[in-house]
Order: sequence, then C-alpha cells, then structure tokens
Amino acid sequence: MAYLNMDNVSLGFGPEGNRTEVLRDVSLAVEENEFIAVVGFSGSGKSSLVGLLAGLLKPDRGQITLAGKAVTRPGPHLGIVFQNYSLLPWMSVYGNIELAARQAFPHHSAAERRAHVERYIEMVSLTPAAHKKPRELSGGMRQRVSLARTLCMQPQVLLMDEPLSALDALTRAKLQDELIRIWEEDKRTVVLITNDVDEAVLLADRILPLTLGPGATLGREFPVTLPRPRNRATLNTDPRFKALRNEIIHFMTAMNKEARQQRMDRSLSMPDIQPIDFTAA
Ligand SMILES: Nc1ncnc2c1ncn2[C@@H]1O[C@H](COP(=O)(O)OP(=O)(O)OP(=O)(O)O)[C@@H](O)[C@H]1O
Repeated sequence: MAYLNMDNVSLGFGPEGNRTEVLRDVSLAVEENEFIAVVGFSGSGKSSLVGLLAGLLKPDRGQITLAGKAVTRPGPHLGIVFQNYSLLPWMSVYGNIELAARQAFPHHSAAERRAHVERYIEMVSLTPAAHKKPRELSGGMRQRVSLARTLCMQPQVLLMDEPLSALDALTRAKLQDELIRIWEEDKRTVVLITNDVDEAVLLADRILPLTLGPGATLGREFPVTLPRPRNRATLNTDPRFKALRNEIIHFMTAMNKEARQQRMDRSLSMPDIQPIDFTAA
C-alpha cells in the first residue's frame, strides 16, 4: 500500500434524497516524499478532496489511509496551506510561527524552539521581517509565513490548496521557485491543488487532472520526468516542458467539452409529445 492512499472515496453534500455527489470513486496512491499535483477547473471538487485528505471531511464511501492508518480527523501530521492565509494579526511573523511550533513540539526547550522557529523563518527567506506584523507584509510574504507555519510542524503530508492563486503573476513565480528550493531542502510528501498547469508541471512528480463534477474523479495521470532540481528559466525553453503542458491542457479541454456535451444532451432530452390538431375537430 502507498504511503498516502485514497481508495474508492466518494463524497456528497446535502440531505439524504437530495444529495449531490461531488466526488465519486476517487482513488489516489502517493508514495512517501512524492510531490503530486491535482489540477482541475473551478468547482470540480479540489477543495473537497483536500478536506478529505486532511481529515476535515468524512467520506460517504471508501477509505483514506496515511502510513497504513485510517485518516479520521485533522492533526499536526497533516499540514495544510490554504489560499487565504489566516495569520493572527496581533502577532509577529515569529509569533505566528512559534505558536504552531509550540503546538507541534510542546516539549522543546526555549532554546530548541527558538532555533526551530528561526530555521523555518530562514527557509522562507523572511529573517529580516521576523518581527513584523502581518499587516506590514505583502501578500507573498504572508503566504510565506503561512507556509513556514505549516512546515515548522513537520507534517508527514503537506496539503496545499491553491496556495499561490491569490498572488500576482510575478510574486507567484517567485514563490513557485521558492517551493522548488524548499521541497529539495526539506523533502516531504506533498499534494498540491492548483488550477495552473504550468505550476503543476514545474513542481510535481506526477499530475492528476480531476474530471468535471458532479461526481468528479481522478482519471488519467501524467508523470513529469523533467530532471530536478528544476529551473523555470531553462524549463520555459525546454521542448519536453512545452509538450507535456500542451498535452495536459489538451486533455483537460477535451474533458471539459465532453462534460458540457453530456450535460447538454441530458438537458435537451424532450418528452415525446405529439401536438394536438384542434382544427381537425
Ligand atoms: N459544505 C458544502 N455544502 C454544500 N456544497 C458544497 C460544500 N462544499 C462544497 N460544495 C460544493 O461542492 C462542489 C465542489 O466544491 P469545491 O470547493 O470542492 O470545488 P473546487 O474545485 O475547490 O472549487 P474552486 O476552485 O472554485 O475553489 C461545488 O459545487 C460546491 O458548491
């Protein structure tokens, strides 16, 4: 069995009898220290998938396991970075990260804790801003604090739910480069959710497109065999990078078209009614 496993998982919302199945028979096997990316259109069920992996949502059917144990509730071994970093506004960068470190490692001495927190602040290149409050930081810096806060808990699995999508293109590119470096430095199992195919190809070992919902599922997968450590500048001109991103975009566009067609076919099925000819009477 893989390190992180989802076995035929389904999830719906709504009351019995009027339930919409958002995810249907999702199976996923992630090896230890593997970096996978799930790409999908808006509303397809990506956040629901993260909620399940994080133990925040309970599946209707199927099972999720981490290192052979069932995932039934959230905990520090499953770290999440969301799109909207919710930092404590009255605490500094250091304070926000220290709070998480204290929760994950309550037995650390004061000196151990300080060294631990400083290591993660350094990892996300925020040492000069360690004593600033969140309001004094840019969006990219806040997202770095959020990342350091999760990483410092040393989770077995890092779940990232569109962590960069609220950032402008340049900041986003800079943080993607940092994510490459951080993952090389502090290897762990990562599931990245994104709507950006380029980002997925740049960062992941494997890309799994989520089909359109309702009843979304993971279908065909795309391995990324581009050598690591990856460099954006070199990849941008690498024909393998371009070919893979085009293949995935093509696959997703075709999937989108097919789902739309199916929906239209369903909504256009008219009852077989013969018009009455009133003039004949
Ligand atoms: N708590 C809930 N109750 C009812 N429906 C929900 C709930 N959470 C999600 N949904 C529905 O499930 C579907 C998938 O939502 P989800 O947020 O997982 O998608 P997503 O791919 O992450 O979307 P986006 O990219 O726009 O954030 C949507 O139709 C949404 O309305």
